[in-house]
Amino acid sequence: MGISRRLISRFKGVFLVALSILTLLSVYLNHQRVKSNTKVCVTKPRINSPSVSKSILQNATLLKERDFKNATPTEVREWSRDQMWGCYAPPWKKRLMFGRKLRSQSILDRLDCLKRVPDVLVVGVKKCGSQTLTGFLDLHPEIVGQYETGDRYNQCCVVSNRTKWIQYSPYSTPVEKTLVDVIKIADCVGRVKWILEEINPAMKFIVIIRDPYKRAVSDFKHLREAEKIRKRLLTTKDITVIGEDGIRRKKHVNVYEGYNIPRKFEYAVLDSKSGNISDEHLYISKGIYVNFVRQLIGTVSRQNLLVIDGEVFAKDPLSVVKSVERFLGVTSFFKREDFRKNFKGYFCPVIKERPDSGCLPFKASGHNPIVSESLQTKIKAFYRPYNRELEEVLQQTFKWSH
Ligand SMILES: Nc1ncnc2c1ncn2[C@@H]1O[C@H](COP(=O)(O)OS(=O)(=O)O)[C@@H](OP(=O)(O)O)[C@H]1O
Repeated sequence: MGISRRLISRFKGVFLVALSILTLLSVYLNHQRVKSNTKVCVTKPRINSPSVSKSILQNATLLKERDFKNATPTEVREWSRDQMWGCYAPPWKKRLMFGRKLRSQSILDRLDCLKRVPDVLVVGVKKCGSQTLTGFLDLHPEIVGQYETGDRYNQCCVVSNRTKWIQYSPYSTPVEKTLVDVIKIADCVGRVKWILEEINPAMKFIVIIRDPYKRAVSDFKHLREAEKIRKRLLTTKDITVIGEDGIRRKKHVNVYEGYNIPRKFEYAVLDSKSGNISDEHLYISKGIYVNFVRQLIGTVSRQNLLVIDGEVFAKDPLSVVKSVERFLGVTSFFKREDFRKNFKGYFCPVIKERPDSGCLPFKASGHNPIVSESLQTKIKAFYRPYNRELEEVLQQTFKWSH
């Protein structure tokens, strides 16, 4: 008794200091909690959104007019781990969709993860940004994206079997939209009718196209660099195809079929005899967008078609992903601070909750070829009538069309 009384009197001061520190800490933490709740409630929460918890909604109704003054609007974002990652496990490094792993079977069962028919096809033309856009959109908790690569390469043009389309699709939860980048479809746009009839009559289409002159330069730069780095592998590629008998076989395909890869850009776009711009070259013909867009618009209803300007996407990706969110009817997710410029001047998504977000993995970059003023003018003049036609068909204007 005597010892404990002596101890208390000896450390009385220390006890008092500790007590006051604890009191101050709890007051501070409480203050922080109130502050963060207020921040979440600044925007109008989406009542239907599964991500908005009940307590946030109750707090929101308690807020008064003055609470909105001086407040910067922020998106309501409270996603659970399951909503954020869906059927795929958080990867150990940046991936942007490559090599992702499925979560455990019990989680897949609980989330009702299944392979489902795609809801959206991204109609990309090479080097217009479709792969980049698909990678960005895949970060959205209600979207699961996939490129048409590997054994799925050219699926949209060659696979005429609904079961296989489902088999090739990524796993998704019932609330996620499945989005597939079908870069080849512009070359086989006649298939869209079949896709609507056999795969999904409500399929949405996102077309992304950019200044055709810049596209041609980028296409050439990419192929030149690629050829320099891995000469054999780049012109041909082994893919695995599943035959009608269900057996997987290796198939050798020429990914760059139809392309010539000369040393100079002018040889890639000019007719060798006349010296005129020639649409015999893929670098040129791929930029005549009106050809496939006209067919697409004749088959797909306008409300199921979104056409994106790739130049706008490169400069302001936020405005583009926002318009996609609205087009697909998914919850607003992306924010301005989610996009940062990298050393090449491109925006990369850097999202706190998605440590796998970031710039696209290094692709063959290199330098743009030197193009003389006169050749540039010639190419732009070649595309002008096609671009005007495109604007008329789409009732949409593009800064690069004139
Ligand atoms: N944020 C961001 N990051 C990287 N790249 C961007 C971005 N926004 C637009 N772009 C443009 O996208 C071009 C590559 O097109 P894709 O994504 O369709 O790639 S590919 O055609 O499948 O190779 C790419 O072409 P290059 O500039 O020649 O590399 C860019 O012009």
